[in-house]
Amino acid sequence: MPWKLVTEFTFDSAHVIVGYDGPCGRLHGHTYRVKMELQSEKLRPSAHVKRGIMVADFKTLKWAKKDVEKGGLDHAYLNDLLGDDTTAEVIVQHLYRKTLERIRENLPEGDDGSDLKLKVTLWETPESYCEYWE
Ligand SMILES: Nc1nc2c(c(=O)[nH]1)N=C([C@H](O)[C@H](O)COP(=O)(O)OP(=O)(O)OP(=O)(O)O)CN2
Ligand SMILES: [Zn+2]
Repeated sequence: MPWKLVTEFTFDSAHVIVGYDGPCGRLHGHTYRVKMELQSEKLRPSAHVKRGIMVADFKTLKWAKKDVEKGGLDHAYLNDLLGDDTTAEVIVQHLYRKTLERIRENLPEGDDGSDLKLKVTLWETPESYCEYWE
């Protein structure tokens, strides 16, 4: 894999882990930190440039930092989007799936993106994080 695109960002959101017997079972918030790592065998065009010079546009990987009213996860109540089980494990899987969807939507015709490998890391607190890849 000759290229690895990496970007990090944060978003602030509230959640409850429904049924959790402890403080996380009460409404509270986190500044979540996200690291996106996308490996690729080749360079591609993006929505903003027609020449094949990018693994993917950084903008495609950073959608979740947008305000929830603009399609991101910032200032969201995560339970409204994901249901009762808003653990780091569930949120990071959601980030992975939605990001891959966006990457695929931006692929040129005839490109199945089979060389792309995405890994997402989500910090719920500065000390605790969860990684997800397939
Ligand atoms: N495997 C998981 N365990 C816990 C999760 C989770 O998503 N996956 N989430 C929580 C809570 O949401 C909590 O807000 C975060 O927990 P924790 O790391 O314990 O945070 P604290 O900073 O409050 O930790 P202390 O060291 O106890 O102060 C819990 N577990
Ligand atoms: Zn929490």
